[in-house]
Amino acid sequence: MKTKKLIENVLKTTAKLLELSKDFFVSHLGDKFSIFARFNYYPCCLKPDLVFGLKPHSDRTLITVILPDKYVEGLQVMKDGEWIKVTTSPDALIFNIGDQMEIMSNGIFKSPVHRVVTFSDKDRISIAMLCANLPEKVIGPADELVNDMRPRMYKNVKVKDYTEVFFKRFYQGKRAIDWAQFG
Ligand SMILES: O=C(O)CCC(=O)C(=O)O
Ligand SMILES: [Fe+2]
Repeated sequence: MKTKKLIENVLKTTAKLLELSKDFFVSHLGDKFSIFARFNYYPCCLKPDLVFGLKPHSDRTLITVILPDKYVEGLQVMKDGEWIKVTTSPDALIFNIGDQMEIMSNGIFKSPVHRVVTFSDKDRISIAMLCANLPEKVIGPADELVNDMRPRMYKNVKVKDYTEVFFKRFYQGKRAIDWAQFG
């Protein structure tokens, strides 16, 4: 329940940043939006230069909340062609923008590619809470964010279809967001 409230508050702030009504994302999600908790365990690995904990991907979610390991870093984000370490501080949560947010914000917010690396001498745990629109919902760029200066970047897609494409492409090491591109 606390997680739901926390996510709603962040989504309200995100909507305000985009100059949308503050309930834009929350009301689109509806009452029964899905939050999955994923418990990640990354065992130490003798060949960390060859083995990822989690291969490069973006999240298919609207937003993901990560409770990272208190002591072991390992999450990295791709920025301008380089992998940047995400530093952790005890008890801090990480909020990651997912593909659904990139689509709904018409590309103003980007869903970053990230990965988790392994270490030869330590293992790591994390919890990811994945917040997404329900499978039958249709998502697309907010009308308010489509204009002459920023033409529509993504088509309207059913979440269920996007998820299917997402997993197919994930296994091929590809992103799904290109599939949702407009035109
Ligand atoms: O373990 C982490 O810090 C990130 C996990 C992650 O990217 C995911 O579960 O999608
Ligand atoms: Fe992720």
